[in-house]
Amino acid sequence: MSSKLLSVPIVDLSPFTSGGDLESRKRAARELAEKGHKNGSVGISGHGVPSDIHEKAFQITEKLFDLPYEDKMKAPHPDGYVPHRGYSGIAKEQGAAKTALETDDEAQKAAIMKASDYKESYEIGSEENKVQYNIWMSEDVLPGFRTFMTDFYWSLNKAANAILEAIMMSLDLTEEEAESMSKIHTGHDNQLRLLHYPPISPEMLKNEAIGRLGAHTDFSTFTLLWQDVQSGLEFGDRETGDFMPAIAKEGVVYMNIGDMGQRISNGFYPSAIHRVVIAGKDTGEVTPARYSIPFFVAPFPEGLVEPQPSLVASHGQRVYEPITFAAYCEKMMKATQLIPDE
Ligand SMILES: O=C(O)CCC(=O)C(=O)O
Ligand SMILES: [Fe+2]
Repeated sequence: MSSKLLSVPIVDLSPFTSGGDLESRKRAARELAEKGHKNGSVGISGHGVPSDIHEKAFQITEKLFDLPYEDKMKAPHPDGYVPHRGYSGIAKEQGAAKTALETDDEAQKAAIMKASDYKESYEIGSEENKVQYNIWMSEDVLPGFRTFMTDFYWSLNKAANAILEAIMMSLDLTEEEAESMSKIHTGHDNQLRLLHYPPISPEMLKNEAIGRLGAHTDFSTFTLLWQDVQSGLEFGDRETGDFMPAIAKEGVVYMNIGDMGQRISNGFYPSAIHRVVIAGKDTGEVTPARYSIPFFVAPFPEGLVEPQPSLVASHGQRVYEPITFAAYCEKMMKATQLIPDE
């Protein structure tokens, strides 16, 4: 299959994380533009997050999901979308529901909506976000969890700021535009998500309704995707429609542009289509458990997300209308029926 020939390109962004001079930052930004422009997905080396920190994050994540269900339900994700925090049990979500909206093929739509995600998740945000407030596991159930994850959130945000700077330079934004972009990305509206995909046996696969995570794009400006050794993550190639495996690599975090990044860049960076597949469907063997940690980098809810004027000028047209992140999320939530449309 041709997808075997494709791979997700890797970009070294160390000039942005370890004080590189202007020339080296410009070089890295150019490379990011060249490699990220096609599909909105790249692997990033030189991201600046020390390996012992994300290794520890995976250890704690495993510990969390190993807890008895009753304990995990001591920090439950409330019904509805606000706050989007705390623990959600297996098959609570359908990551591809938004994708189903985008197809006219009724059979495909039905197939997407039939499969629930066989995963459990735990959402964390900034401690200072009073709307999307955190829902913590208590200290006696999982000692140290809150402190570690709070620090981890801000380590990831530091890397995210460096990557945002690289994206802005790669788009050749004016100083004023770059400043307004930094301003709406305060760091307090990001989302740290811990994910566990339990093992899947061939017997379970006979039940057609099991999926890991169907093809979708993220709402974010961009997302950093950490995964353990169990791959399964794939990014779509827009030209061929094939999917490319994002193989777990030492020192590399995958980055995908989200819907806000696509809008800000006036479509220069497409919102990356991605999914998580079940290896056992091809091999007939048990698909092992998988853990992943996406970090969604998002703007302030009321911040206006619009194609940057200098890009509109150089592209000769404005592809997207301005919208706030809050309005965009609400529209999507209603469309996918996660919140009722009165
Ligand atoms: O588990 C993964 O690697 C992907 C997760 C993802 O795409 C999401 O949560 O939006
Ligand atoms: Fe995603």
